[in-house]
Amino acid sequence: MALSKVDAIAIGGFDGMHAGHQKLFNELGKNGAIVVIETGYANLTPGREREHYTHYPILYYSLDDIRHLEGEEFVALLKERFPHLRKIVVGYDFHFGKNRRYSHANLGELFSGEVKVIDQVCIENDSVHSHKIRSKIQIGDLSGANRFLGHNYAIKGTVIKGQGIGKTDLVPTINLECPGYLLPYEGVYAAFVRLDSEEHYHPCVVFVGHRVTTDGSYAVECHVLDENIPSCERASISFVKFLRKNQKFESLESLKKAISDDILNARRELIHLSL
Ligand SMILES: Cc1cc2nc3c(=O)[nH]c(=O)nc-3n(C[C@H](O)[C@H](O)[C@H](O)COP(=O)(O)O)c2cc1C
Ligand SMILES: Nc1ncnc2c1ncn2[C@@H]1O[C@H](COP(=O)(O)OP(=O)(O)OP(=O)(O)O)[C@@H](O)[C@H]1O
Repeated sequence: MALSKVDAIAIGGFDGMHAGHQKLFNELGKNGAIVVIETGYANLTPGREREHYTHYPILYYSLDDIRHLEGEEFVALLKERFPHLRKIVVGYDFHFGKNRRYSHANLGELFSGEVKVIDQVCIENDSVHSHKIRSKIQIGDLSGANRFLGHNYAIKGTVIKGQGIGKTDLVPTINLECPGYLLPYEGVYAAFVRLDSEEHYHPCVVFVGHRVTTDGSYAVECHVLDENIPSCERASISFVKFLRKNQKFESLESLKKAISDDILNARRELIHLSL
């Protein structure tokens, strides 16, 4: 859709495109668009990853370029960019402009069209916010993070070379480098993985952390369950559930035993799910 046709916008940082954000998007109608104010800290859906969680076009502004604007200047900028703008959707805690001085109430005074303010979206009596999702991911509570997101937390990366002992002594794994993403608490997770541009996801078990049993280096590695996988260049991991903490094992044999238990546990978690 041409941006000149846009008549409704939602404004915010929108890192994660979580359940609260989606409530704003539901108000946009057929000629809507999303305006992302990019702080530079987005690490749940960095950069253009947000576009996978909406069908609306997204326009990006860097916070550094607009943070000095007074309220009327910000509204003028929006009206210039979207000449047919008649509706702005924001959340209950939205603030903007110089020193974040302007609230949704000020926006209502400055903008001649409709300002739709969305009430606080809560899940399990807790208001949903990107920073709370980050905290959950950092303690390994991927189930909680996913409930707040409304979708599984997903990271993307390029395949890199591993130590080479997985295939020979343990299980084969895809080693990933995932710049820009918040990586979960060190441990083992049940997950799904999509390779290159495949349409479907494979059930897998993922290790995130320092390989304290072997070379000590940091790794994100994924073992695809029940399949031999052709080599690939990129992969996306969609996390489902935390299984256990990273551990130092006394031998490769005991690590191998733990990994086979992880595989059983992951299979049990994933059996009724598909992506
Ligand atoms: C399911 C799974 C669980 C793992 N758990 C641990 C662990 O608890 N501690 C650890 O040091 N390494 C763990 N690893 C990482 C292994 O040390 C790693 O796969 C091995 O060093 C081989 O690495 P490579 O694929 O780079 O050759 C785990 C790997 C997998 C696939
Ligand atoms: N739980 C929520 N309920 C209603 N509106 C929300 C909620 N979370 C965010 N919004 C609104 O969505 C827009 C984008 O907000 P923002 O990017 O600051 O998300 P956030 O989750 O609050 O992030 P952070 O945790 O970093 O503050 C804003 O207009 C904000 O008011």
